[in-house]
Amino acid sequence: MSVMVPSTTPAQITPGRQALDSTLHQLGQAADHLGLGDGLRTMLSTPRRSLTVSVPVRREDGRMDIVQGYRVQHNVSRGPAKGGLRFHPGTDIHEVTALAMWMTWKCALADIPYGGAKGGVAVDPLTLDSRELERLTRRYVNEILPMMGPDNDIPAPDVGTDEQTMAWIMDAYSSKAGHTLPSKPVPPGGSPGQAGATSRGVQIAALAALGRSPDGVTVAVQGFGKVGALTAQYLADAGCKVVAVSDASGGVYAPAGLDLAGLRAWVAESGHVLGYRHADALGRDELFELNVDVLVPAALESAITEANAPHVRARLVVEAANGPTTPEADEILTANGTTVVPDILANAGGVIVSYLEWVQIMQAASWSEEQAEQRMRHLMESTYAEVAALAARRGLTLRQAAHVIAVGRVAEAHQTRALCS
Ligand SMILES: NC(=O)C1=CN([C@@H]2O[C@H](COP(=O)(O)OP(=O)(O)OC[C@H]3O[C@@H](n4cnc5c(N)ncnc54)[C@H](OP(=O)(O)O)[C@@H]3O)[C@@H](O)[C@H]2O)C=CC1
Ligand SMILES: O=C(O)CCC(=O)C(=O)O
Repeated sequence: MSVMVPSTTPAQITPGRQALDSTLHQLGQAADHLGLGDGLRTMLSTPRRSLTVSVPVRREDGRMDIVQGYRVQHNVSRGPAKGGLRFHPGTDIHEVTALAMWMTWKCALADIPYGGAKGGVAVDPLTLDSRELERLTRRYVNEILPMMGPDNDIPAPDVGTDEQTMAWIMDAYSSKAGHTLPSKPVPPGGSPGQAGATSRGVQIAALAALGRSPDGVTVAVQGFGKVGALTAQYLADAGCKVVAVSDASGGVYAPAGLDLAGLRAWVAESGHVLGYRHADALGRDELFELNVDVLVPAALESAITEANAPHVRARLVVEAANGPTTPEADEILTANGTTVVPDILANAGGVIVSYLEWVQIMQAASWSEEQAEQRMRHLMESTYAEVAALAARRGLTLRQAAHVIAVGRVAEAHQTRALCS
């Protein structure tokens, strides 16, 4: 039996710890602005429930590996905990806590009745075949079962997981609960699903922030996974010219605009963007320095740092990823006149559509995809307008304004329920 645990020494700041520091910094700024007392600050900076589990995975060759898994419910004062599940070798309890906290603010900002949660398993899903992945997923559900359920904590896809993972989770949960949880079946060949809704929301936020015709606006997208690939496509559909994308292997660049369908076909065949014949190769991080109008980080946290922020030439950064900009980079971008549409606003389309699906399930109702998308669009646009108005009125960045609204709502829920003063 081998144990796969991330190796960190006390002196190392893991990417997860860096992400958590960013969330706490953002919370601190909002709490200062709102004049929150120490009790509320402590309450809001501490997760309500946090579970670390060791998950055995039986490999096809008979070996047994143990991987670390996490589920963190940051806050449940406004409703059941909600948030995705990530399979990534670098994930740790700090990263999952940060991601859960961002979920709390995202749901509060969109004013949907959920708290915030996130899950993670420290594994590279590409090293497992589909039977091993299924066993891992079911065993993880087993371990975190007491925290789950439609009234407690509802998962969704994130990095390294997809609609198939969600179907295994639903089935594993249902067989333990003794009844089938109603949910939408996964169509053969998959569907744009959750990530498609996230990308649609990113498109809506980007167009709102642009405030001008998207025709010919140049875009670079970091990350060509579920969210990044569809965001690129939706922005191109709106008239933008997507000139560069990257994944963990590197980047590709075509000044006249990438053929995104061709690139997706190449990625499906080869597993990565590098090597695509109809574009120039880029170093993975060169993408941040391109002379484009819009930069969309759609990969992992802390992609834009104080090291590369001074070289960002885009006037608009739209955060499809969670936590892609460190606080130091944020200050540099703002000082340089770049507008940043923050994650909790830009990528809220996914959780909004999750919420709309939950409402349909609760009411045993069925809306068309167009109806659900219309409602999501309306909520994205009205939330964007509310954030932009507060930012203009108080001289805040969009991120600061979004956090002031979101943290204010969660704080109010605590005060109303007399949980804290
Ligand atoms: N899925 C969803 O519904 C939602 C996701 N998000 C956020 O969006 C982001 C992306 O999620 P998702 O698309 O689901 O994840 P995926 O696992 O589908 O895709 C992640 C992408 O990021 C790339 N990537 C990883 N590291 C780097 C790097 N250093 N440089 C460039 N690219 C890199 C991956 O490349 P490679 O394949 O080569 O590893 C892959 O293309 C995350 O921050 C997630 O939390 C937010 C809301 C909802
Ligand atoms: O749909 C959801 O529940 C949450 C999606 C998610 O994990 C996110 O927005 O980061």
